[in-house]
Amino acid sequence: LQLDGEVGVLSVKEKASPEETCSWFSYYCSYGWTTYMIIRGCRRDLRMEDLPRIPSYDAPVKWLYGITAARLKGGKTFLTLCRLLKKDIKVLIFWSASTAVTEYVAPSAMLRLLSYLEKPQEAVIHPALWISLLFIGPMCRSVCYQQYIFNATRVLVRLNISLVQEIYQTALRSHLYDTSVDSGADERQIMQGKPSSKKTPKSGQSNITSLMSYDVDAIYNSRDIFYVATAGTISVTIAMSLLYRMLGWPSLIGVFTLFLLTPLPAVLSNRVSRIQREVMRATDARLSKISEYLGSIRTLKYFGWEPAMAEKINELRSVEQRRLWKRNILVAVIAVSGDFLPMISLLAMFSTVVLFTDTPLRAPVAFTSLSIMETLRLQFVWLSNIIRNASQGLESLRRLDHFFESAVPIKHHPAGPPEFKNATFRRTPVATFKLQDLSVRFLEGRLNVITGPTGCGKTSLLLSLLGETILESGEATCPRDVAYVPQAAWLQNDTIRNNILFFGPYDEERYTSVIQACGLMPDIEQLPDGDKTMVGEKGQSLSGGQKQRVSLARAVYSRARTLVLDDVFSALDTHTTSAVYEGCFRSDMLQGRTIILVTHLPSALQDARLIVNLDRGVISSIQTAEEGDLILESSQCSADTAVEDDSGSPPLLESAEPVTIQSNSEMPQIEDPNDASGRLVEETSAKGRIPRTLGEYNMLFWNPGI
Ligand SMILES: Nc1ncnc2c1ncn2[C@@H]1O[C@H](COP(=O)(O)OP(=O)(O)OP(=O)(O)O)[C@@H](O)[C@H]1O
Repeated sequence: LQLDGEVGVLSVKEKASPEETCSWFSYYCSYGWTTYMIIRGCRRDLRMEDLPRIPSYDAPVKWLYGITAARLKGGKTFLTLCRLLKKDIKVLIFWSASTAVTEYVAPSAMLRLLSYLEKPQEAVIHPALWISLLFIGPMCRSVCYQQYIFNATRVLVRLNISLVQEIYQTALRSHLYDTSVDSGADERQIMQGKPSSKKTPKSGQSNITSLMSYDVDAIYNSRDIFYVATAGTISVTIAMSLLYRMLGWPSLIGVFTLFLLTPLPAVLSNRVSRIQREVMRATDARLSKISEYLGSIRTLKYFGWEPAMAEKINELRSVEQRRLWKRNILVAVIAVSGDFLPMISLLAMFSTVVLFTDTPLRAPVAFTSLSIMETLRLQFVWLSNIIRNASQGLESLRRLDHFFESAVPIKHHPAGPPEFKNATFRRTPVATFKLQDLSVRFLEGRLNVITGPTGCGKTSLLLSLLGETILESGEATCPRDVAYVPQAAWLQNDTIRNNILFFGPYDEERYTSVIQACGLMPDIEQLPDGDKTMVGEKGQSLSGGQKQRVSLARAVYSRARTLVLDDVFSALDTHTTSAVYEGCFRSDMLQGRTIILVTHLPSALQDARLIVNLDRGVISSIQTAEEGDLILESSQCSADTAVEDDSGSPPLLESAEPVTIQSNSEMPQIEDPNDASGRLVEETSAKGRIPRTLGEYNMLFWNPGI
């Protein structure tokens, strides 16, 4: 490429993959287009840039569209994959068949050559032909077989990119209900070595991970089923006819023995399939435990629970290993039986020829039979391998089917103003808590506040508006351009700036004012790389308050017309809360945008044009205010502000209903121990002693004036 020197030519060539531009000889026979990579790989470790470009026909997005279209036609995953890889399967079948046919060229040539050596005078064709066929046959077989391997590997890659992308897309676009509550029982059963329940509706993160790794691997490892089905059948047919021509009816004894013994690996493979199911369950349980512990690794370390956790993981791992061991033993038995079956049938066949017929067992026949039986034996090895892989693949296909069937696609509400009409929602199909009969239309371009006691369903209401819950009855509409800030900030492992821009264009003026409004300027100034500082995995290099403000800044910076904000002040101290509130909500930063804010902040309650009070999943009251009016009087809010403590937490208002907020005049009068100057009034006291004599004591005791 560098020698070409012409920029135009370079750019055109760089775009094409060498696989697409190489010669036919290189593509089908020599694979010369991979030579440079092999040489480089011998000299040093290969890097990403050393790998050839992916050909245009293998672009991942193309395969994602392909598998989505194939699935839409209906049927299970196996059918979908067959539809998707129809052409590739045909190519595989062609090369498998060619391999099977060319495999018998050499044994046939050997038979002729040995016959010629036995009786040269009877030869019609010159033996040079048989000698050359002894070379050409295996050569042709090798070309066909390598083409099969090349295309089967391509199928592997295509299957992998299609399935992984589809799983990923389904996970993003569907409700995957986390049944980790059930998995506890499952895990206990696994620990006790009992087989777990058959239903495995787990759709947690670890489950998706094992679907994308173990299951997809198991499926593409079964791709050779096409080879065995085609090459195996053709090979057995050719072998049988050749053997029959050479040995007559005793060859049928050999084939019959093979036929009787063939179901043995299949019977064993059923057992492998069952054990494999158990292995996958144990793997799921271990992966789910590991990801659970990794998620809270800091807490575990603080409490010094690592040994206990390691022990638990090891217990799960040892159960998994025991099952893997059992499976591998059985797989080894299948492999050995695959090797022995042709030997037994060969023995049966030759014994029959020697014992029950007058036909002499001539050298050409015996050697050619041996060669044919060796070819058949290899077919049996393939068969036993594929049976093992296919049983694993079958189980994985079942798991994938379950995943795709149980994923409930997220249904977006129709576009419109943020509104609920007699809507009832549940977080999951089995959740006991539900938001009932919600009817509210949020005011567009205004500040709407949702408030209520903890656990009353505020977050659920926001998620319901976004279509992340199940709408059981009623109606809901939601605008299309919404920016959502969750209660627990979600950050990418990127710079602060990129987390705020979130793939949007960089507008310096807007960016700076957003940073200032969210009170991030002092934090950024303190960081060594400013806003180019990496926030780390899940934003772990930032404080909770910083994370929440970066998350808020992302929504404020976005051009979304509607902002759905879930308790965005919960991790901020009083002073930062008021600074951020003033900067964002009382400036023109959010002017004209619809804000739906979950908060108890008195200032927000004071500024809100609409307040929704929630109580145990039901809207207990809705308060609205005309332009210029206030729902809550400032005195009521300041009464709450006075509740602020010094602990750094924002002022709380347990119930936002104005009637519940009592002014100072209505409060029960508690005797104020302070005087007007704020000092404590000293308690009246007198010094002295109790009289010693009984008479004097009685006199003092019974005298009410004292
Ligand atoms: N993923 C979930 N699946 C099922 N139920 C859930 C789920 N998350 C929360 N809940 C339940 O829904 C109810 C409402 O929870 P939600 O988080 O909406 O309350 P909230 O008012 O936002 O609470 P807070 O003020 O503490 O954030 C609770 O009873 C909770 O147990």
